[in-house]
Parts: sequence; C-alpha cells; structure tokens
Amino acid sequence: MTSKNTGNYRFPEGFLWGAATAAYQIEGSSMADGAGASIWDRFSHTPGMMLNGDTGDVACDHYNRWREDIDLMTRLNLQAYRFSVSWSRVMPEGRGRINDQGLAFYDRLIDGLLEKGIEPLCTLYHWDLPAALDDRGGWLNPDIADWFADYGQVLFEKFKGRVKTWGTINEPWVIVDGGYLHGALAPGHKSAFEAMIAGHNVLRAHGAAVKRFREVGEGQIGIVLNIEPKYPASDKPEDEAARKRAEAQMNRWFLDPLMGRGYPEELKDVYGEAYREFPQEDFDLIATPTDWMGLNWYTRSVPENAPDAWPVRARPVKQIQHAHTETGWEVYPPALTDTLVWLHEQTGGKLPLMVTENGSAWYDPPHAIDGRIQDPMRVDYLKNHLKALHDAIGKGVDIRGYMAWSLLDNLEWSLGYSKRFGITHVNFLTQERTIKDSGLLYAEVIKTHGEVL
Ligand SMILES: CO[C@H](O)c1c[n+]2c([nH]1)[C@H](O)[C@@H](O)[C@H](O)[C@H]2CO
Repeated sequence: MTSKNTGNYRFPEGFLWGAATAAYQIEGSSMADGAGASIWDRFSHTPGMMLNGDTGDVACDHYNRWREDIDLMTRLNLQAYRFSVSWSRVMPEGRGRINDQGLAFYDRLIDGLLEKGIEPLCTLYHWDLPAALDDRGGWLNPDIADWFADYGQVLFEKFKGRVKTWGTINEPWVIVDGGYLHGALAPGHKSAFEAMIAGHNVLRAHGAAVKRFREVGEGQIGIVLNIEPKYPASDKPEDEAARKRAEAQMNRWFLDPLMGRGYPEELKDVYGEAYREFPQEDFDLIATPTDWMGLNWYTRSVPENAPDAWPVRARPVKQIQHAHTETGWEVYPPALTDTLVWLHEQTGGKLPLMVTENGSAWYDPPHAIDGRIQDPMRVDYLKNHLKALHDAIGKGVDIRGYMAWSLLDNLEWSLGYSKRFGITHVNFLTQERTIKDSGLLYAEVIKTHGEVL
C-alpha cells in the first residue's frame, strides 16, 4: 500500500508526463505501403547481427495497432507521447519523392493523439536511416545535412500547428559510437576516422534542420542527448584522466559543439590521428540556437584507466554494492540528480530540459499471469528516479517533463526482444498488451502530480 506522503514530491503545475518509443522498435510493417528500407531493415536481416535473429518486421505491430495503443496511453493518464518518424516510410529514397501513404500513418497517429488530449512530441530521427542514403555514404556524406533538413521540412509543414515540440536527432553519441566506431548498431562500421566524420555530419544535419525549422516550422525544437555521468574510480591521477576522457567522449563530444564550444580537447587524445579539425562555419551551423534539450538517462559509470580499452582507454568498474538491470546498468538514482544539475550548468541554465527517456529492463514473463504483470524492480526504479528528478527541480533545474522509456516492451535493437523496458507488457506471440504494475503506478503518479511517490 503506498502511503500518501505530505506531497513533498508534488511536481510543478504544467509538468508534462508521457512515455516514449521509436519507430523501428515498435511499428513493424517497415516496408508496407510504399515505405523504403532503412539501415535497420538491412542490419536486422544480416545474419549474426541480432540476438536470436530478431528483426523489426513485426515488433509491436504498432503500425496496425496504433489506435489500441492510444487507448493504452489514455489508461496510463499520459499527457504526452514521444515517438519518432521513420524517414524511409515518408521518403522511401530518403530524398525527393514523398510516400503519401507513409506520411498518412503519422497524420492519423497525430490526429488520434490530439483527439485524446495527448501532446505529440515528434523525433525526426531515431537511428533508422533510409538504406538508399546509406548507399550514398549516409552520415559520412556531408550532403546529408541538406537531405535531413529537406526531410524535416516535409514534416514541419505537414504537421504545423499540430506538433508543437520537435526533436531533431535522438542520441548522436549512440548513432556514432554504435554505428561507426564499434559497429554494434547499424550500419555496423568500425572506424575512428569514420566516427569523427559521421559525428560531425550528424551535428551539421541537426543545425541545418533547426535553421529550416526557423524558416518553415512552428513551435519548439531541440536535440536529445544521452548523458551517462562518469564518477572517479579512485583518486589516482590516471583514473581521473580516464574519467575525463570517458566524459569527453560520451557526454561532451556532442554537447560542447551544440553549446558553441567546439569539440572537447580530450577528443584529440581519444582519437589521435583520427581526430580532425573542421571549418568554423560548420560549428556556427551546429550551434544554431534551440528551444529545449532532451536528456536520455539510465545510469552512471565509474571508469578506471584501461590502456587496452580502445579508443577511450577507460573501463567501467562494476559497482557491486548496487542492483543492476537486465542490461547490466547500475541502479543509482542520485546520479540522475547530479546529471541534471550538470547539464543545467553546461547549458548555462538557459535551455529548458526534458527527461526524454528513463527506464529499466528487468525480467518479465512472456505472458500475463492472472491478467497481471508484477514488476517490483521496475516500480522501485521508477519511484526512485522520479524522486531524484524532483530533487533536481528543487535545486533549480528547469525540467519541463518526463517521458518513461518505454510505453511498450519493444525491439531493443541488436538485443532483440530479450530486454523488456515497457511499462506495458507485450506478449509477442499474441500482441496482447498488459499494463504492468509499474504502468499502474505511473498512471497514479500522473494523476496525483507525483504526490503518490
Ligand atoms: C546508452 O543508453 C542510452 O541512453 C539509451 C538507452 N536507450 C536508448 N538510448 C534509445 O534511445 C532507445 O531506443 C533504447 O531502447 C533505450 C534502452 O536501451
């Protein structure tokens, strides 16, 4: 029984409560109705790339079940829904031709959300690059900045007045570190030289889209970054140097240029001969002012010096004193407070922030038992991270909302369906949805503005 506290976790009026997903992880039917292939269609159908050979061909069948899922959102009391658009559903070749049927899916979805009083938060890009653009070099081709701005313009104009809050790119760091440096994610490249170039073009594309939005769009636009705070493993100088390299490579590589500071100095040490300079006009474009910033936050890490750990030469020390999720991430809520305070400082306190993803993967059964999914670990994670978020607000950080990751159990990229992050359970044999105990708690948090915590 959750005792009603003195409301000391009541969130500010107007705080926006929602949940998040991404196109390739939930939609399925990725080639339906004239859609073009994405790099994830290719990657997931490449033998050996996906755990258990899982693909996004069906996923949560959201492409067909979107009405049912909007009803689910209303049962969860959601005020907002963060989703991404599949670029190749809308523009099969990534540029030029528009696929009206693909655009119509998002048109119906957005109208359905608005009819239920749920605010649509639209992410232009959540990792599923059109395969046809990858054939032209993808993020390695500097022309992609214009391709991306042209794609953004299609959505800005189509959904003007209905979508008020836009995200350009979800997590530049994961796109580049996963897709171009280590190769664990699509398109599966492994090159520090490519990583520097791809990272720069991702940032340029963001800037070009923001500029285009200022010309044709309406509302607020920002970018979504993953930040994983790095805590010192010891007071040894070599461990602090490792911590700084890890912080620069994950948390500041993209943040600093967006804030007009250029790349962090430590990147030269991390990438060595692969590091390169770029013209100032690029950095001016990258730092085009935005209206808000999204933070995707899951955990912290405690890196120690590790000369063999290419290219950052740092390795996390497992914090065995705390619980770890199914993805091996330490549960340490105070680090969320620290990150929000740090980000507030790094952005000069001028950019409203939103926690655009936060959640945890735990074992859940493949189907509901007596109509219920009990997920006490996820309930605990949710409660304690919302309290940590509230602590950050109490420290003066301007946080406008929280989007739980995720609305649904879904395709966890190359880990397939093995990791369940949903506050709603999906039986992938029947597509039956069951709101988990964590979802029931979240609905109550929203209803009580946090006082139930
Ligand atoms: C490395 O953690 C990142 O912040 C991160 C975690 N996650 C993400 N980014 C992605 O935005 C989602 O698509 C993932 O499903 C989700 C769960 O893994």
